[in-house]
Amino acid sequence: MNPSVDSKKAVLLVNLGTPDEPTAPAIRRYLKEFLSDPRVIETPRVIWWFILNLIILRFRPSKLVEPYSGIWQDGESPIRRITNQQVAKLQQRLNRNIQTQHVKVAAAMTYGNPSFQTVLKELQVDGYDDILVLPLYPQYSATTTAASWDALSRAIKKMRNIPQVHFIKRYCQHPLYIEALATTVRNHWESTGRQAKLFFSFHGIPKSYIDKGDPYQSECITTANLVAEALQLSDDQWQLCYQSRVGAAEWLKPYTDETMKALGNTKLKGLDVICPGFSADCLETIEEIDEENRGYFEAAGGSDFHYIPALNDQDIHIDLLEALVKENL
Ligand SMILES: C=CC1=C(C)c2cc3[nH]c(cc4nc(cc5[nH]c(cc1n2)c(C)c5CCC(=O)O)C(CCC(=O)O)=C4C)c(C)c3C=C
Ligand SMILES: [Fe+2]
Ligand SMILES: [Fe+2]
Repeated sequence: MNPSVDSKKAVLLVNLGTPDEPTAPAIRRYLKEFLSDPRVIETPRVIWWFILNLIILRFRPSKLVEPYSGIWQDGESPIRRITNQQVAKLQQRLNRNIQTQHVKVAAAMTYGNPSFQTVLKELQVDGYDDILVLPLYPQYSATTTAASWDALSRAIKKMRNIPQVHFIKRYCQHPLYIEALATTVRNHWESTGRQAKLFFSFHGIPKSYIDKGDPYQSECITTANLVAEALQLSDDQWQLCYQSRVGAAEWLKPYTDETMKALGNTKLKGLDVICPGFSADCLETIEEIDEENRGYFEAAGGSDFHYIPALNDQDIHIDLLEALVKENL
């Protein structure tokens, strides 16, 4: 007898990860895994071990309890809740189409839960042997996309019968991504009025990573230019900046916090801020942009700060994810 080999297809949406609960021990566990990754921190390991274990993991977890507690909703971190909504909505979409009706959608996080190891095992038990991995980072960076590739390969290394794997590296200039961002901005303008200037705030990374060949910055610039073009913005109507700097080294500039303070000082009336690199709202958008940076802007004298939420589980975002699946399955 000649047994046939059938492969069932699955799509794996990937995001960065988040603590399991807003408590110091859970935040410490998450930060330890995240900040031990040499893709994220390139400082020589021995030096970094001391900084991480003796300074960061002692003090930062307790400092983050309050901001994480403030964004926690219905017992869940927003990034995990929104990722699960994206899974459910994409699954519904794929079920509707004859070509994709049997494709299963699942999610994994690079750090924390659900891990690649757990999800790949579950998919294998259910017979899914052909997996399209879609990291929800529109702009490629070694610190995020390559880190998710590493986490995936570590999980695969533990398997005897490995799945067929396809991996989407980036979608920073995909027409449906640009359109989804432009539509989100237009909808925001329609509902709350259009402000004087639109800011694109991307997560920063150390400048030295770019100097060594990480293409992230040029991909952020590409996205921002295309969205500005789609919205027919003139050069003085928009600006790009980079948020979330950690430590003393130089990161990508201009820094979002310094920019917000400087704009506040000009007593600017009206600012829209969008974070196109975040496919789901999380600590870095809800707390850092909409609370902390809003505070810098207003304290310096600015007014009418508007944060435009991430694409999250909006239908136009699911249109993009569905297209990426169809183009790559
Ligand atoms: C210190 C180095 C860091 C680099 C480099 C970095 C790059 C990077 N991160 C994201 C997306 C997210 N980061 C998030 C949280 C977060 N990031 C860092 C550090 C680096 N990120 C830390 C220490 C933390 C934890 C919170 C804090 O201490 O401030 C999150 C949010 C997770 C959540 O739980 O809500 C996301 C998402 C990108 C896209 C990126 C490079 C392109
Ligand atoms: Fe980060
Ligand atoms: Fe607005």
